[in-house]
Amino acid sequence: MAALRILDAISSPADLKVLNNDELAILAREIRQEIVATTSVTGGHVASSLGAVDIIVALESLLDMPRDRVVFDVGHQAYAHKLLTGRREAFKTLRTYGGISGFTKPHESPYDVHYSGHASDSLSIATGLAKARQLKGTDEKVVALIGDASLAGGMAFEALNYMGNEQLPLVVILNDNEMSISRNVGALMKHLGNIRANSHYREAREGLQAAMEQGGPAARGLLGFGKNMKESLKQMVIPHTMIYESLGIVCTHPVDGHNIAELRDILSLVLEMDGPALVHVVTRKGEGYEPARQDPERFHGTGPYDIATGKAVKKPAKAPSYTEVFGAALADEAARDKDVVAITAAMTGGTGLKDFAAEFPERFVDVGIAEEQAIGMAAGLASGGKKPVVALYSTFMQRAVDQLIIDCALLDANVVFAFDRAGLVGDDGPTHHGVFDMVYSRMVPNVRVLAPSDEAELVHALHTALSLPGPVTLRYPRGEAEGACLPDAPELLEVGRARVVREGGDAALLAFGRMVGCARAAADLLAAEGIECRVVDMRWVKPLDEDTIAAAAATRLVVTVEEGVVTGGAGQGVLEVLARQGSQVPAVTLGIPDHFVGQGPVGRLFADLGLDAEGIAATVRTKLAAAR
Ligand SMILES: Cc1ncc(C[n+]2csc(CCOP(=O)(O)OP(=O)(O)O)c2C)c(N)n1
Ligand SMILES: CC(=O)[C@@H](O)[C@H](O)COP(=O)(O)O
Ligand SMILES: [Mg+2]
Repeated sequence: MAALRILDAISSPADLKVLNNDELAILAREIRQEIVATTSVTGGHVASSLGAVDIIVALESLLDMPRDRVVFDVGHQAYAHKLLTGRREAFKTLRTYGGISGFTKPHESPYDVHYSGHASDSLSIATGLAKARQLKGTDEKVVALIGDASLAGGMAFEALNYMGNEQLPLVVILNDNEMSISRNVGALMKHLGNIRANSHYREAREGLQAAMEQGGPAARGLLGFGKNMKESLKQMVIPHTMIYESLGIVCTHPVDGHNIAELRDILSLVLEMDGPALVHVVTRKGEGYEPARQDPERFHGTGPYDIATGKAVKKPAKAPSYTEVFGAALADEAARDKDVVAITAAMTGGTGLKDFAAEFPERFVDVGIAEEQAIGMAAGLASGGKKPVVALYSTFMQRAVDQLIIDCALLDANVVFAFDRAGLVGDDGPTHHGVFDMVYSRMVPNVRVLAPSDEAELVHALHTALSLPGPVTLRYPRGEAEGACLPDAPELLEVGRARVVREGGDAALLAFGRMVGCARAAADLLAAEGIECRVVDMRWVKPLDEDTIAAAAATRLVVTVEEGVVTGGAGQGVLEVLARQGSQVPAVTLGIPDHFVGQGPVGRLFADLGLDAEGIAATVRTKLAAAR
């Protein structure tokens, strides 16, 4: 019979109250085993979640949840929190279709504060909660858990600036593992490194003990904290003072983030403070599972894997990923043109730029989790005569729409925006689907927008974008490409010219990006029923090919198909052109409807949305029948 686990008796954080430090440490081990057992099947953010287990166990053992609020930055480290807050059984469905989210999600649990997924927002949300607490006159605790890389994001800095000034009662736990997805970058990272290098855990712990002994538990209860607590913490201050001290935030010495007793000691102190405090916790990404410790970057976000070896379990790919093709094509462009500079925001591997970074280190920039900085800097580089290519995930680019409009488009700056993960991304779900970029690109004057339909088209699109003056965005999806033959040399695409990939007179399917493949497959299905569809690879979302649209209007039905929101999307652009041309042809726009799309395999999501071949064919059949 399997030994009973402590974890099996935990249905909420209240159950942690009866456990001592040793039992909590055993629980942390069990949680790690559960995380590995589940993610080996489902995939997930393994290394970050393993690294944060002890912090979460220690913290939640001290809180009165869900009254006390914990805001998880990105939320990719919150698996232990899920397991402690009534989702032990549901955890097996992590990131699956209809299953629980890989991030915190208030609709999933009252213990989750916000829809996490995008970095650096937790401190702002915590300031709002702390302000609400002040306004209500209540005393619930507010805590934000944020990683060292996310702390460098602009939004986090803005929140620190505010909380220090307002002296808001909240605790920031900085989970410092020296890692972003890859190695962390930036001056703040160096600052944290100096602090770690100059501190000595043992001395710091002795200082903490002395402070606690001086005050004693009863004294702590009476002190009113604030000032006295600051004095206590100052006894542990180390030669390199944390920069946030000067903003009015009390900062602790680095604490061992895998020592539950030490974590509980320091957290119980700061939780009683009436102003902002930052607890500097040092952890190791992947702690407790050797393959993740050895290769935290691969285990940052992984698919299923073999527990014994850590090796990925996946089917062999039939084609390279769009990301790989983009990375190689950009390196080729850089080899031809010394002015090409690549910029990414903490996604070097994710955007396929590792080889570029190795080959052209002086022309490669990783700004960290700082999308606004990436675009602002690109505008400056363009003004300085360079040809910046900013490679970001479509969803994270949402942060920097203002920089696209004001810093790039108004100036007509020569900046190429490569939007990776454009469209549905699968298991990460609604926070990560890249479904808005066609709208926010299309709406801005001076911006041209390309949506290549396969990897060969992507190579041409990048080459074309680099040859054009002014800002150009191009978008391509996550994962395996279509298996198209890659060109020996890239070609220049005619601006605003689509290409017909199949002839037919009954209906015209005007498709954008990889939806061209789905439209072609739909046309094949319909042809078997005697319905002939013209299929057009629109190539350009802006400018649209008005001649091709006029020709499409000569059929009995126009259907646009895009992998983005229909509201304000490419299809609506086509409708505007048809209206201007005075066309009476029935027209339908297919794409992401006006609701957030959940997580799951992309094929399954397409089917749900009527964007797969059967769905598109069904729309054509129904609409043609109605038009008769
Ligand atoms: C705005 C935004 N940009 C980029 C990302 C992608 N991303 C997710 S986690 C991560 C690294 C986070 O590092 P850190 O905050 O130190 O947490 P750790 O994983 O090390 O625990 C990045 C870059 C994101 N989620 N949001
Ligand atoms: C948490 C986060 O934002 C990233 O780790 C993201 O999940 C990466 O997605 P990809 O797997 O598509 O690179
Ligand atoms: Mg980190």
